[in-house]
Amino acid sequence: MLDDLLKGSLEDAARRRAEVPTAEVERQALSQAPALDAVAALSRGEQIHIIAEVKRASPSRGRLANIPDPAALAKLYERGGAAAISVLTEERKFLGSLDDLRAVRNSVSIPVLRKEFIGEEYQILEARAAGADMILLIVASLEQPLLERLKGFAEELGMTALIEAHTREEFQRGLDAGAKVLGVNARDLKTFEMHPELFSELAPEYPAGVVKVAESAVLKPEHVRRYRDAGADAVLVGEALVTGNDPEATIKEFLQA
Ligand SMILES: O=P(O)(O)OC[C@@H](O)[C@@H](O)c1c[nH]c2ccccc12
Repeated sequence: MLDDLLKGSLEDAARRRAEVPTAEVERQALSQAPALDAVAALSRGEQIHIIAEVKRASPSRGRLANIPDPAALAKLYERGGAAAISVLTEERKFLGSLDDLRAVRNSVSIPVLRKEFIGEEYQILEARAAGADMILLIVASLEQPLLERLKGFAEELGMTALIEAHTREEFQRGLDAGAKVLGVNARDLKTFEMHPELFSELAPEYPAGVVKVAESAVLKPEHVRRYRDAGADAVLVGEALVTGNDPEATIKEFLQA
């Protein structure tokens, strides 16, 4: 599954590259306002931070929400107190797009993450050209040298990589790659199995200064509380926000959990 998602994302990127060559996207990327500091946004103060996700659908959950106006949704997230916004740009299974990312970028002033299956530099240039401050790098789908190269490339553009692990071994590889923001996804993207306890198991192994992110399956305040008590700096929340009827209130509630 994860291999197919990456393959699909790379095919879609190749299609776009045939229309907008690398040099042009690079020019656009370099003409953006500097990327916002995601590490600071996700670790300021003592409280938990929320990365609120714009997500229409997923391979494991199917259709979640229509989201005709991603910019309006992102504004509600920001008003609720989200520290950053994640935008699914994967087109095939998550029904997202770079247009969604651009719309969100232009509507909020907090850091924005491009959530995509990334395997090459072109996709990172596209992210920056669309105004993203962060990109996702999934350890399970990248060999170590590629993971390190892509992280370095994002940093050269002033962006931060959210490096995502689903196992202890992937977590270690993320640290070896020098992750500044390291996420533990409770959902294994290879099997879709849920491991809600994985974050608390790995939390003590984060070195000081690395931002601790718990991802997926945060549906209620008690789930936020559990991750916060285990030491999370931030939680990434999708489904609960796009399927609820008051995302702004839900974020406020989660922040007070
Ligand atoms: O909708 P949820 O269960 O709140 O999950 C959000 C987020 O963690 C999930 O969308 C996610 C985590 N890692 C990913 C990688 C690709 C696509 C999606 C994801």
